[in-house]
Amino acid sequence: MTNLANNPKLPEGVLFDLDGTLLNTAPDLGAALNNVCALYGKEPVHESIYTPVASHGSRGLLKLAFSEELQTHESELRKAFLDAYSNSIAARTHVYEGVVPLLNTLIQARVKVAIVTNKPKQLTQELLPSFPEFNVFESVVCGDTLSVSKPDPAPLLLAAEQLGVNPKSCIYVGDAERDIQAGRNAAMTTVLAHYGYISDSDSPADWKADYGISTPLELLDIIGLPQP
Ligand SMILES: O=C(O)COP(=O)(O)O
Repeated sequence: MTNLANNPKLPEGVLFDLDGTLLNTAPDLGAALNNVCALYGKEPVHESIYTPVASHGSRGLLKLAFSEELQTHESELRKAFLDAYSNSIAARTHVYEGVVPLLNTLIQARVKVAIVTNKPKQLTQELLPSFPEFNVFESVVCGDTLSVSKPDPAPLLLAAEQLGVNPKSCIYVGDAERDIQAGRNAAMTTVLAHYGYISDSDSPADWKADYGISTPLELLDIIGLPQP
């Protein structure tokens, strides 16, 4: 039997973005946005509008309904959004199909895994306990873990350090331009998750990811591991 752990093509580590890559968080993020809309007498934002923006954090989402108010009332609006999101952070959020067998296969092959998200630490810590299948991650770096966040490479390099792996032998998987920029800036192999939050106005071909996947399990084809 082939010993997967001795496969010379295997990366030492695979680092994942969270929103739009491991978890479909858009339903709860959109609900929080619409909660704030109701609070301020605005029309709700349709799912087809907020879903492609779900990787862009609270500011990106609030901009959909509060483009003018955001200039003068950003901290108030942001607090209302974060309170609403925190109150219902894992109501409809779910793991993308294929993520759990993908993680199991990587762990079996002794590839280390980490999360590098721009989500603030407090929200990440509130969200992750709802997903015990994510206990396999040996490093979780958040948007405010360091003073810089993606597209800066530092959070990715910190995750590689915490995993004890060479960044040049790491893959970063994400669904946003900043993810691919961060991965390239960190000299990692980059993989664009096309199943995540990419809007019609985005030009993902220009982001120059090394690879693209349309399902999580396709990552195994790139790495050279058999799909379970
Ligand atoms: O919440 C955000 O700012 C985006 O989070 P992500 O980096 O996991 O996509």
